[in-house]
Amino acid sequence: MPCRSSDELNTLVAKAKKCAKSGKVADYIPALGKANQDDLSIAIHYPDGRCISAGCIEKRFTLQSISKVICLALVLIDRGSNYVFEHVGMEPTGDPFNSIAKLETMSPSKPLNPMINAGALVVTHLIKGNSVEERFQRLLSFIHELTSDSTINYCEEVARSEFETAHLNRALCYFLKQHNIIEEDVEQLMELYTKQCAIQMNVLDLARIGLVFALDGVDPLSGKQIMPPDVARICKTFMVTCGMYNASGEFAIKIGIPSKSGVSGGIMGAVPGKFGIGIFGPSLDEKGNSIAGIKLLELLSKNYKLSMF
Ligand SMILES: NC(=O)CC[C@H](N)C(=O)O
Repeated sequence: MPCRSSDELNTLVAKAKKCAKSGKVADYIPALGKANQDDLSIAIHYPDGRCISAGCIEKRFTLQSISKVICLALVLIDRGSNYVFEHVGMEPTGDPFNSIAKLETMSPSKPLNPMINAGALVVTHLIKGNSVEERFQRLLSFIHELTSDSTINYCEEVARSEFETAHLNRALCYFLKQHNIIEEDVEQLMELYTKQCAIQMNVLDLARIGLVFALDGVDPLSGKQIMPPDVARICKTFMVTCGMYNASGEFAIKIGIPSKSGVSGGIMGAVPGKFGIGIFGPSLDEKGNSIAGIKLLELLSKNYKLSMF
């Protein structure tokens, strides 16, 4: 029986919040350094339209790496899986999300999966459209469809802050370009990628997107099939194998919920067939995952037996 009341969630948030002190907010993107380390919020969206929540649920945060799985869904819809997987692999790396190491040792040097930065840059490169603006709008309108909220946009300050400091991501792009995996101008791709990562929403919106993945691509409120079941299945599989970076194995054992995190402290969870979860807790552990967010998911998974395994 899943958690049904916001009171129960409030108790779990209070418990999980204690470990926020032992983490740190990301500051390699300078604008993210302004986040409040003690924030922790959660929303759970059920197929019948009910939503329970706890914490600062109205606060908006940028998606960062959570955008990678949404962008992957879009590109799989627009280009088909055969084409996409000619450009990016399906295997976890066991390395940090921004590592360049495997790109050099793998042959051919296509990125191992779409959840590491190198792979995500390739997927963003594949968004269809004739200009950065057109491609960004394609992604944004997909997000509007997923959330039923057409006011969602990106945070200019965070996008600019990352654009000005993303030296490592630029290095990944140049490597990919040298090896003919991407063709476009690096600055152009960086503009699109940093805008994508800076798309902002609150935990309610995020839980709603998680719900669509959980229900094999169907939005239960409109009854619309937003993505083919196969696309939702591929995305959820990546969430299990690489959604929590190089902590995905331990996360699968301890929690067992397909999830994707971002360095702003967001986590999107999709409990297959049941509900969507949105979490925001900007204090991160050493691998870049929300430390209190993971604790909260662990409590939820144990209390309500949510592991899919
Ligand atoms: N892990 C993340 O959330 C990384 C996203 C961030 N925009 C980056 O590319 O570094």
